[in-house]
Amino acid sequence: MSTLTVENVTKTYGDVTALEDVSFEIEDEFVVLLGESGAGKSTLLRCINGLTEPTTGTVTLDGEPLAGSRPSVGMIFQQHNLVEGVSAYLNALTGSLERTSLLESIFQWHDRADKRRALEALETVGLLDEAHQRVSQMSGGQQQRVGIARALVQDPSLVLADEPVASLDPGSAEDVMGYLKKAATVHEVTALVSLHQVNIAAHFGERFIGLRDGQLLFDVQQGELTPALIDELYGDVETVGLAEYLARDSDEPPTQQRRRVEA
Ligand SMILES: Nc1ncnc2c1ncn2[C@@H]1O[C@H](COP(=O)(O)OP(=O)(O)OP(=O)(O)O)[C@@H](O)[C@H]1O
Repeated sequence: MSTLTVENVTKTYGDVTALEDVSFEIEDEFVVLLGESGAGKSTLLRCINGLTEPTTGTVTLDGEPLAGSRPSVGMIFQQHNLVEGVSAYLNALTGSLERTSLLESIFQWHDRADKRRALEALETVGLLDEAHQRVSQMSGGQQQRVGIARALVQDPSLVLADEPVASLDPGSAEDVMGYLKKAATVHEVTALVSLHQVNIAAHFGERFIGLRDGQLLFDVQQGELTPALIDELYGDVETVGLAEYLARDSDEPPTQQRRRVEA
């Protein structure tokens, strides 16, 4: 059980207010962060994982300030930042680097527990049979699953993902999100995932936090995400099939993403 608490976080860059007085608490949930480009999603995730400091406000995990190198926070990026020339297994194993000295890692002296954890993580994301395949020979979706495995090997209590499926086709995006959700469930980690594909978000999210112009517009549970809220978040865009999906008139997640409403 891990609780992430974001309290009154404001972040400014010169004249730009990227986040304004954002507060919420997450405990053992799979939470999706929604918002238009520039709404502040990346800034919020960066404030949580320590890549940037809030101008004011605090971020704590289980009551402790999130400081230092934060091995308790696993991060998954849109670009997976994998070492392409080596195997999925070795990439997953680098997730244990926080616990391994530089010398140990250079000589790949990982202990057996790390090695087992890497294989277990690859199994969680359905890549055990491909463990020794080079990442450069894998599809974008498979590479992103290796990125998820690497985050799991870190043994985090919180996983943050910044647009993890933005560069994938809709089928692969669904696939990767399915594995990410499974990983969070199996490893009992709290997850905060930013997405711009509303339909995928609606399919996988247990709770939804909407940011607009750096402010928290809504914080709702599954079943409370309505087309009206989405309209408020995105303004001039329409989501094809989303209304039917949210109303559960259709079991099929909408395949098309948002489209601009013609003027
Ligand atoms: N390092 C920075 N310096 C100056 N301004 C920044 C910096 N990082 C972000 N911003 C600004 O802060 C605001 C929020 O940006 P952020 O990247 O957090 O939004 P986002 O919702 O993640 O958008 P996207 O989906 O396009 O990544 C934007 O106006 C952006 O231009």
